[in-house]
Amino acid sequence: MSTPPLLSPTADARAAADAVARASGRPAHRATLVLGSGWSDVVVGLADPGTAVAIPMAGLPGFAPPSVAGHRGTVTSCLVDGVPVLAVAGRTHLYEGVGTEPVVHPAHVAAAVGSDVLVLTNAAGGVRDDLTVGELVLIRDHLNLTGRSPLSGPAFVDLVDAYSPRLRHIAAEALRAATGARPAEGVYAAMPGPQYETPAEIRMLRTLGADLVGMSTVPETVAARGLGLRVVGVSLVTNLAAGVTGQPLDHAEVLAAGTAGSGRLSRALRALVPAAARS
Ligand SMILES: O=P(O)(O)O[C@@H]1C[C@H](O)[C@@H](CO)O1
Ligand SMILES: Nc1nc2[nH]cnc2c(=O)[nH]1
Repeated sequence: MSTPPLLSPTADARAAADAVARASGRPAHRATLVLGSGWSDVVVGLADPGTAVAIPMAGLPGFAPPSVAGHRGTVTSCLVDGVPVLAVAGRTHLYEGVGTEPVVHPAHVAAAVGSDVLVLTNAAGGVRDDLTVGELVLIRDHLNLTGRSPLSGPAFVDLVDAYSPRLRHIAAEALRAATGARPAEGVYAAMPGPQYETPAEIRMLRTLGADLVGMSTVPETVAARGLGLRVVGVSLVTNLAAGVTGQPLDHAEVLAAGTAGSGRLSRALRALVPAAARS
């Protein structure tokens, strides 16, 4: 028998879920999708025609309007191949300095709307030598180098297989069918940010076993596992990590990589999300 979740959705998450149900007419959403920097455009191609209901975050309890470029600030209820999905385009990051609750609010809302699958996407730097810009990588495990946890008190959440092996298999098959390429898997290292890494820090991360580096995702995963959600994470390699090319890094480059691949990202998620929800 599976143990009950250690966490319950916050009151704000339950209120946001009620607002989503009223606005969309959908009492539940089987999967919730969080879109990272540069992923926002995929919502257009993700939904079954005529099924998308976009709700501004400003009207939903617990959501802070995003302050980072490339995050749209809408929560969209839609059907994806007939499966009710909630797509959150606009994440809050630890580096925005508003605490952990807004950062993990989408995970709590996911639980409150009845999702048992949380799909997390992000823009990441490629640390492992064989990764290329534009590549989609399934997150196998993570290194939490933020120094923070969204949990407090004796919430001893287990993180073995935090990124569901079964969902990773399903996602790999879906991405291979949708894009023609079987995705790599990798370890995602979450740094506090907002600064990018130094070349020496990237060498350190490589030594620690990181394949990808970013500034998000990990807090959401920790909260999601505490809430009893199954998690699958997908990184878009938007740049090679600091020091690999010697070129400076900037957020515009990160967003451009997302925009350039938005058609492929939509196709990938249209295959991945319903398959994960049905598993
Ligand atoms: O929200 P994600 O993690 O996709 O955004 C990444 C991390 C920083 O917020 C930003 C840096 O360019 O991209
Ligand atoms: N920390 C970090 N986050 C990113 N998001 C996109 N690229 C990067 C990167 O190189 N480093």
